[in-house]
Amino acid sequence: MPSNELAFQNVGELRPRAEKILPKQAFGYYVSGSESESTLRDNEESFKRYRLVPRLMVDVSKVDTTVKLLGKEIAFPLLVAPMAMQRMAHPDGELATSRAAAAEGIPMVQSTMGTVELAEVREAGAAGPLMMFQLYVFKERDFVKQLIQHAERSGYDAIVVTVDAPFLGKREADERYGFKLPEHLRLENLTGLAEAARMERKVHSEEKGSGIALHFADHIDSSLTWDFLPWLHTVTSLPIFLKGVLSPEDAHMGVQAGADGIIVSNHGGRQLDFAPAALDALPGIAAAVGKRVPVLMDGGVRRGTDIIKALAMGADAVLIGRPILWGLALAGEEGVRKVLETIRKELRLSMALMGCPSIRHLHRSMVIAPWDQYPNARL
Ligand SMILES: Cc1cc2nc3c(=O)[nH]c(=O)nc-3n(C[C@H](O)[C@H](O)[C@H](O)COP(=O)(O)O)c2cc1C
Ligand SMILES: CC(C)CC(=O)C(=O)O
Repeated sequence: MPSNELAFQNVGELRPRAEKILPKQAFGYYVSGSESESTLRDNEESFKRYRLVPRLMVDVSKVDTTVKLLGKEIAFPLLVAPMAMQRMAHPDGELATSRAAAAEGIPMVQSTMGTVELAEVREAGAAGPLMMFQLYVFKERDFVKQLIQHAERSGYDAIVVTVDAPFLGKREADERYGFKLPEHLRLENLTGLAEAARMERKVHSEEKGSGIALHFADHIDSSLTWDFLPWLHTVTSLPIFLKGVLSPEDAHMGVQAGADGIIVSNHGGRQLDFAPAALDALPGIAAAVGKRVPVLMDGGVRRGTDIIKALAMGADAVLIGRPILWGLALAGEEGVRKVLETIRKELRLSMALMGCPSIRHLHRSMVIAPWDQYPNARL
């Protein structure tokens, strides 16, 4: 019998349960979007605007959900999105998430702002298909170089550069509750930063407002331009994904500048409010990229059918954020595993109901977007 924490039908049930057990500062930081949270809401809403058209009389007695990413087979087209400070949710934090992703056969993206050191997180996920390291670029470029090279030596398979955060969005819950990293936790990857001591003081500080936004404003390099990508290729041989792309033009420029993958994302509605839902931005970006590099997306993925919609609209895989934190808060590694398993089972069943025995059977014609006509309207 599953314990109570693991008894849920779908991942949408988890947020109110996590709210009951997490301290309000931590829950507020995890759950919130920026400003009026219009983009945050639209991420989930957008998926409800798209309809699925099943094809019939196809042999779906066997359904294969696997895909290849960077040459590795993954159990289904989902990755765990980079999320900072996971030990606020559970003492095992990023270690539990990494083990769970590996056990479920999917990649995890580890945040620069982890509360477990990146090599330990990589080690915990050693049984998995692949892991990526998410990079925030600090003003101190030598430190950035060391961080990337340490990630490469530790066995990460790709670098994900987050390009939508020259500053942190205005998250009002963090301001309201004066968000600080709890005293017993550290941003473990940043201990080598020359000003680490000062920065640690800031994330823990008594200054008013969000400690993390203050720290970000002090240390993140907000002067980045496209020439950063050629520089990055000189310090690492790993493939480089750009995370936070929302326009076809930027996707194109990113690929021209040397990106090996594009992640369509509005950072879970936490950066620019009123940015488009990632799903709405996806088709134009997929067209601009034109299969030159993989296109991933995140924001609002909560169901197996959400994965189907994103893939049919041009994504090669999707990432999931907050439900992982809720599963982690409720039951550590087992909670994260149950979240991933629930979505994988939904995906498998919905693929069968769509007449798709494998991922390559998913096709644009099976999704009706808000701007499409229903197929029979043309008869
Ligand atoms: C609590 C939290 C922390 C996050 N930390 C990072 C981070 O460190 N780096 C990053 O690139 N994105 C970060 N993100 C954004 C996620 O990677 C992802 O884009 C977003 O959460 C996906 O939307 P979803 O939560 O609706 O699934 C964070 C998101 C949340 C909710
Ligand atoms: C520590 C933060 C900079 C991590 C982040 O990207 C976020 O909170 O959205």
